[in-house]
Amino acid sequence: MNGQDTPHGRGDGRGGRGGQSHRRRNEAGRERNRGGVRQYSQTAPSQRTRAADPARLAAFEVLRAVERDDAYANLVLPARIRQHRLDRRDAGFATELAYGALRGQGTYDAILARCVDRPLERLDPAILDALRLGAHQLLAMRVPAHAALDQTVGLARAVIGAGPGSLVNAVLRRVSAKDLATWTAELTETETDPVKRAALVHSHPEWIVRALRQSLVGHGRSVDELEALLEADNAAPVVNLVALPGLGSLDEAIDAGAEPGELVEDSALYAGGDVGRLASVRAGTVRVQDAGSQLIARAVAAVPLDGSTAERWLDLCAGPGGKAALLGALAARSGATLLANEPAGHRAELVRKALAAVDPAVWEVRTGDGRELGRLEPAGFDRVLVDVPCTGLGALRRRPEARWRRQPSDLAQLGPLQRELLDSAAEATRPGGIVAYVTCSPHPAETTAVVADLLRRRRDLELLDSAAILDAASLPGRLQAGQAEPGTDGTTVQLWPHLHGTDAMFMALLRRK
Ligand SMILES: C[S@@+](CC[C@H](N)C(=O)[O-])C[C@H]1O[C@@H](n2cnc3c(N)ncnc32)[C@H](O)[C@@H]1O
Repeated sequence: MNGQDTPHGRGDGRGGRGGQSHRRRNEAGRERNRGGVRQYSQTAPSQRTRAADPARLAAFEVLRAVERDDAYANLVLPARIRQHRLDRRDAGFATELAYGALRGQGTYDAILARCVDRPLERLDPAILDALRLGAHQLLAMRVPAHAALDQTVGLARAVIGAGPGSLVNAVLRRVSAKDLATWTAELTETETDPVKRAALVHSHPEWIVRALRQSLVGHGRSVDELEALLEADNAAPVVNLVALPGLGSLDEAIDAGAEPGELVEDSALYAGGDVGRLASVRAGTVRVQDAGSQLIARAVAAVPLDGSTAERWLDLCAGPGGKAALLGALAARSGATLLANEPAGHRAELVRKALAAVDPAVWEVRTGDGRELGRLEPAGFDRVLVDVPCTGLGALRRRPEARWRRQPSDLAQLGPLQRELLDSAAEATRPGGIVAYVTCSPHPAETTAVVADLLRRRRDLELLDSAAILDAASLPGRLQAGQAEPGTDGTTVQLWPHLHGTDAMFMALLRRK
């Protein structure tokens, strides 16, 4: 290991600007390794590093927990960062490495399959994870090839064994012989099916590529946007912050380098790393929340209503409490109260924590099945948010492993629950009150089809101009996210990561007659 190859040395490529936007791209816009001509360490493999670099070890442990324990990467990673006492720069490196390797798994596995002399399923899963980490460093990060190779081999030696270390060394040398653009061109040269091509190049399961294509078409957009949508799923999302109205201030975040959000008031974009360093975030008055979710909560609170003075609001599917916290703060300002319902006990506890900064007289958390509430409290609420359990196909960029976990059957299985929850929400709404049906999936089976079914079955609900209401709640005022729904005078709203920089949230606002 030469002096520049130390885990913390600049030769390791952690120059502090490892973010997506700073990576070098080729003419086709694909990321390339910065190394140019490949350089390898002159040291013989057996003499190279045997110690695992803590940042790479943290990333490796995240991949192992995801594969072995079905863990969520975003929950495991912070614990590993703490355990290995990574400083800010190394924490950023571990995050980019773990998330990037998980997101890119589809493409990397296809490349690795050409470099390993046996089917990947027959490899020890730990070796496969080390290879994925090596492939991501070699093909998509600003890590010099020799450092990526030495350090990944060192990791494999230290945590798996000497034999696996040699295998990792041999395979990653083959991987490093070409850059990502050359590899993907090779992988797809005989592939004529555009879905299969897109799946390989953009590392998504084929069924999700198909589902997102249907989603674009179903919401009146062009299939030509598919590539941009898939690419947006692979970009690390910037952390969005919201200052709870009347409670929080973004001053501290702005002083720490956050930029004011352009889509929604009292929001900011924070690229400064661990938000837990901000006292306002620790106090719960400033929260991490996607701008699309912020907009939806604000739109629900802002729809003009006749008839009530002290309004009652209901969040029927509230866990973990992102929208409930914003709704609670908005309710406090307008003299309303909020009931936040969630059936899973541990998630109901998260809702309580999310609401902790809001006056406790304003809100209550109920632990129970939302399908019961329409019957238990008929016509009991002025505003009802029903943010149903869904496939999450609109939030894949936030959950790096989610695309590999979801199954095509999830779409069909969730349909009946989504319909029952929307019915219960409608029952719980008073005449003249509003219901917001919301998903973080753009798939027509979970969005427009559910709303169209409801409007066919029930004559006591009308679709509002949801797009105009969302526009009014947003800063630019013209999101162009609306879609006219046949047979109604109203519109639904579909936000997109590649167009609006938000999760692909759907919203339909309905008024009970
Ligand atoms: C998409 S999440 C809601 C996100 C939340 N509104 C937020 O902004 O943080 C859906 C929630 O619905 C809950 N859920 C599942 N089955 C439910 C049911 N039968 N009744 C009410 N909620 C349910 C899930 O546990 C999950 O917490």
